[in-house]
Amino acid sequence: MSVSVFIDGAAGTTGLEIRERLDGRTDVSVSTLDGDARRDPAARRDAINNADVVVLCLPDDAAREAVAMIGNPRTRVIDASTAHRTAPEWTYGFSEIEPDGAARIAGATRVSNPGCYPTGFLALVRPLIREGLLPAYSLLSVNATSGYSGGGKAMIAEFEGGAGSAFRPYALSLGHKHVPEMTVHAGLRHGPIFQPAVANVYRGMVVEVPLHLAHFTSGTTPADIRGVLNDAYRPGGLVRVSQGNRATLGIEDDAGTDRMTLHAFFDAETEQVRLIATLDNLGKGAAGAAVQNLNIMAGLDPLAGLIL
Ligand SMILES: NC(=O)C1=CN([C@@H]2O[C@H](COP(=O)(O)OP(=O)(O)OC[C@H]3O[C@@H](n4cnc5c(N)ncnc54)[C@H](OP(=O)(O)O)[C@@H]3O)[C@@H](O)[C@H]2O)C=CC1
Ligand SMILES: CC(=O)N[C@@H](CCC(=O)OP(=O)(O)O)C(=O)O
Repeated sequence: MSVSVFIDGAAGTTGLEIRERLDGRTDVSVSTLDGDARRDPAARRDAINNADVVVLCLPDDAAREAVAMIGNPRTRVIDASTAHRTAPEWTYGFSEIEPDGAARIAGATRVSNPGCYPTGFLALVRPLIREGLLPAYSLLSVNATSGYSGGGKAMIAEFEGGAGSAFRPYALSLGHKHVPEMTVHAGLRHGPIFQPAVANVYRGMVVEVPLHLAHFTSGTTPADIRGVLNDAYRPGGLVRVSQGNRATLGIEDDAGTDRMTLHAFFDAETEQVRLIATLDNLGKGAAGAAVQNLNIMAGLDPLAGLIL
């Protein structure tokens, strides 16, 4: 028997990517609303309460509204928006960053899909904090660049209409909506200084955490850092730890896929460290993670339909 899935916001950037990944699968039957019906509350309420799993690909307010429409105790939700990512009664949908992450998602009825930037940040730092190499009181910073599809339909129209920029730093007032999510799920006491930028490329993402070795607990070596990352992510999954020493990285490296690659660079003389993740904001940063969570919740192959 296939799992019935309703995608609310299926005509948006993330919704379309999820549809593509589920297309042709026989273990999942997908429903969506078209035309005027897609914003009709009665039609949405009906669809939401008739699906095994609802995937919300909506702005935050519309996502909250959709959750309030649920009357069927059987209905399970994956919310791709920011609305519930730090809500204690929701399960954070990043199976790889905690040893029991997949088990928790498998049993959950409310799963919040991680944000694209937090996906890179948390993959790099959460294992190091959990294993005691980075203290919880660390004062971190995150430099990150996203493709313009990260801003959804409105930003795609802006950049493709010629009003974008080759490289646009933003969130200059430091209050970006992803900071609480990064802080809570990393287990940090203080929010990192988050410095995001948009590049004039459709998709892809580079997320970097620069560190001095002095940030780490006394005696930590580069081999310890690499060892913790290698132990945290099993080969064959979506999160890969690069073993090489590349001279450059590209925002395109994992674009068009659902994987994420983690890099750790060290300089012995200055004792400086650069931890860098490459991913696709629409892949592991959104639609790929949503489909992975759906697979886990439904007891299917976690990687079914994903682009490795
Ligand atoms: N783009 C990305 O890289 C990522 C996005 N996300 C999150 O995913 C969610 C969706 O983002 P994205 O796909 O980029 O956004 P888009 O702007 O591309 O799409 C949003 C969709 O929501 C629909 N919508 C808006 N308001 C309502 C409403 N009141 N009722 C029903 N439908 C509504 C829109 O409908 P219509 O088609 O009628 O306009 C549209 O289809 C957001 O919360 C975003 O933060 C998360 C990670 C990454
Ligand atoms: C380039 C760009 O504008 N990106 C978006 C984040 C996209 C995203 O991940 O949205 P979620 O908050 O749902 O995670 C931003 O910074 O607001």
